[in-house]
Amino acid sequence: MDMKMVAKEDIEEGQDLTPPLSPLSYSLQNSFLSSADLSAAFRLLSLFQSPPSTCPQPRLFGLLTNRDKLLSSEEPDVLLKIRDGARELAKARGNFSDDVILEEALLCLVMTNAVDVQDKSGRSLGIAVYDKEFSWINHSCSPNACYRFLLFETNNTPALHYQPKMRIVPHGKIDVCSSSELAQGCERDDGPRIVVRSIKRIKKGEEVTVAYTDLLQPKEMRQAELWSKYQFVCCCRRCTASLPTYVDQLLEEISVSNMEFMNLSSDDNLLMDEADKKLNDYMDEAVTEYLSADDPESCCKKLENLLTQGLQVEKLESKAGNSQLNFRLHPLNRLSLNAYTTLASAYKVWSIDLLTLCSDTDGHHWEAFNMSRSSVAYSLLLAGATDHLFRSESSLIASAANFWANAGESLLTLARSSAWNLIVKSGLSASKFSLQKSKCCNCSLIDRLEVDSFIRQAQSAGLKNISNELLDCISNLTGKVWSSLIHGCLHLQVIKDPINFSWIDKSTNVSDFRTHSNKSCWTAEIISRKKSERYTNEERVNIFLLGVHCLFYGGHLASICYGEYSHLASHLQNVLYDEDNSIH
Ligand SMILES: C[S@@+](CC[C@H](N)C(=O)[O-])C[C@H]1O[C@@H](n2cnc3c(N)ncnc32)[C@H](O)[C@@H]1O
Repeated sequence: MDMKMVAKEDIEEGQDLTPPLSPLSYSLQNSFLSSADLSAAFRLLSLFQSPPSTCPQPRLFGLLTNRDKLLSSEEPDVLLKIRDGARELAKARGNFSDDVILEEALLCLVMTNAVDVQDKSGRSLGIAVYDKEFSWINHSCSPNACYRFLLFETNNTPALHYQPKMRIVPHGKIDVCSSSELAQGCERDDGPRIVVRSIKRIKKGEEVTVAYTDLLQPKEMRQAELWSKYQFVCCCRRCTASLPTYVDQLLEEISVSNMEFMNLSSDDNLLMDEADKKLNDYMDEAVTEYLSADDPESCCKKLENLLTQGLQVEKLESKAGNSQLNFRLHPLNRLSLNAYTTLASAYKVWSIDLLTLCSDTDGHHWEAFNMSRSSVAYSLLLAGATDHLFRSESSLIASAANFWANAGESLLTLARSSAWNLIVKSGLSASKFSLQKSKCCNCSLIDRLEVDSFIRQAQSAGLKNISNELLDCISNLTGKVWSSLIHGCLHLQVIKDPINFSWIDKSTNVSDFRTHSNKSCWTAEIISRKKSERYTNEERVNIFLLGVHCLFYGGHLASICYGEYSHLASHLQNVLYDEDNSIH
């Protein structure tokens, strides 16, 4: 029977479910074997009291190997990886026979159970395999828990002063008592430790699940990834819903802008698939080109062209000849979200390039300042769009936390930029933009909360409504600055409101978004009026306050999924206090 982990007791959201767990095996950089999987499998060998001579069991150390399943895979890459890897592993331990069953099983165990170890900025460092308390946790596309790594913390780190107890227990029965396989006295106190944490309320006896894949992908992509990596079909609530969930629908929504002239036919699904592939390829090409050729300008143009104009795909018709269909991405389609991420980065790089490569003239400073504003606008849009999805799918909390934190940080950097002095006569000095000197006229949160204990206070029961209060202010302040942030950026000008997506009516077909977005309240009139206006100190103060609220909100969400002493929470506090954090 399959194993799973369940809650021992009722658990609130934002609580550690396990103490820090050490890995059974791990492989960070510089492995002497060619891949991290091999290296981790090799380390597992040393854990055997005496390696079994043959290995018919479906589990080793109590962990599922999935050997039979993976070896009957139709994916040639998976088979090749196991076959070649097992031979290499056998050679490395001096086994020159043809019997590599144990090596195959170990490699399959690693492929089934290993997790990607990431550093604070989300960069992959390698992989680790944990014991049963972690490895028996199944996947869900709407999980109720997440995990974080403790990479360089010692037992004196504040985060570890208290030791959370084990609040989850195994459920299921396995035949082999595999703890006997482990070598005696096998110390496992090195390597990246992992802590599991609740992101939703979990009832006693309820299964605890985590995500094995990126949850900001539509169902087909998640399923394809889970299949190719683990060879299982996910049967979680989000995947088995009779109709695609609201979030999945949005993440894959594309529409045909000139469809009213066409007759729908059974070929249209094929055409949609073709369009989806073409849109993907276009995005990939633009991003790869940006990363390899370091050409942010061309990348921004290509992506904004895609977002604004859509993509033409030819439809073959029997009688009337061929016609061009115009496919448009929904603003919350996963490709749009990827485009916002890239655009936020590309505009920032473009702005820095302009300042470093060009002569020191006001014109270039002004242009660079505009690029920074576009970068900020895209990070705000990304945060708002993800937040809209998070409200329907609360397991997206980690993405929302990170995007709000990024948006807040870039807003603060913009507000503290000395470039304002070129634009605003009798401008404010950057030192004005500190928390001590700021007041929000809407909410009292900034006054009420001490920044350095904000995360802890926000966790307390008295601040349950903090999200709504912060979001109200974010929405309000965005209304005051959005038209100046999007100035000059054609695509952003059709986005009605980057925070409040309620114009996407849940009860109607989401394909109607084009009609709604055309009725943008940020009308051309407002935009052109802004063009002629000079920027004001008031605008700068509002950008600063908006940044502070985004950081508080991101910090609040981060404390739920990463804990109050997490790297993100402390990073956010540094950003809030860093009054010299300015661009030029
Ligand atoms: C790390 S193990 C999880 C524990 C496993 N159930 C066990 O019995 O040891 C990962 C494997 O569990 C199964 N699994 C995990 N999540 C699943 C899901 N949502 N749907 C189907 N199978 C799943 C798959 O076989 C996957 O390769």
